[in-house]
Amino acid sequence: MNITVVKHPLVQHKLGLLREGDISTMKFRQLTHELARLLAYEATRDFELESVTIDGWCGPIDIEQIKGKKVTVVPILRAGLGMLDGVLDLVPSAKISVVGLYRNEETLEPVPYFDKFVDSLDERIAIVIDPMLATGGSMNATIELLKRKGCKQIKAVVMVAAPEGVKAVNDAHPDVEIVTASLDSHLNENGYIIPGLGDAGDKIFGTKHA
Ligand SMILES: O=P(O)(O)OC[C@H]1O[C@H](OP(=O)(O)OP(=O)(O)O)[C@H](O)[C@@H]1O
Ligand SMILES: O=c1cc[nH]c(=O)[nH]1
Ligand SMILES: [Mg+2]
Repeated sequence: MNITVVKHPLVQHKLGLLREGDISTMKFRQLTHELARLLAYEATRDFELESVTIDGWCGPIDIEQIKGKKVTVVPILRAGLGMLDGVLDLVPSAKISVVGLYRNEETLEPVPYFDKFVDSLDERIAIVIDPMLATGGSMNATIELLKRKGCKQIKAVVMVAAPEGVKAVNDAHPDVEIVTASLDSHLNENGYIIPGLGDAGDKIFGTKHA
């Protein structure tokens, strides 16, 4: 399976706090931001470095720099927006592509309603962000859009993944690494991740009802 579950204590601690049943919008949003930053740190661990010589304070010095890597961060609307600033904290020069999808509540199929991609996708690594990987339908639809536009290097960064979604993404796109804070137990009959976080979009945007 092409998945990395980040076991760092800070990641696990923040994920645990996110699972609180009656968490406030403010706290959920803040923790999502912090967790996204930590997951982005892990997702960028294999970026290649190259040695360059710069003028240091005491003369020329060889330093390491990330090798010509262009990045596009791809939030899946809405909930992915909650992770965007955390990822940009670490990759501030990244360009942003946006994919709008919602999941039909009956069929669980992704319904596309918006997309806007940056140019030169064939030269970029795409970091797709969405708090929840449930059936995998939304992530696979996004990966397919990116590949159709020529993108060759894609990572999926999610806070919580269900085994069903991981299998769906791994089967369709074995080249795409999934980076997550947790591989949870299963999906319930409504396609929600158990134990999961509930509806992440509603919790980030404050649209949750009871
Ligand atoms: O793996 P899947 O089965 O496709 O489910 C996961 C998707 O569902 C949620 O979005 P939702 O449809 O609730 O939209 P929202 O972000 O606008 O709330 C979530 O943020 C993912 O995008
Ligand atoms: O558990 C889930 C599944 C889909 N979307 C969510 O926000 N949560
Ligand atoms: Mg939602």
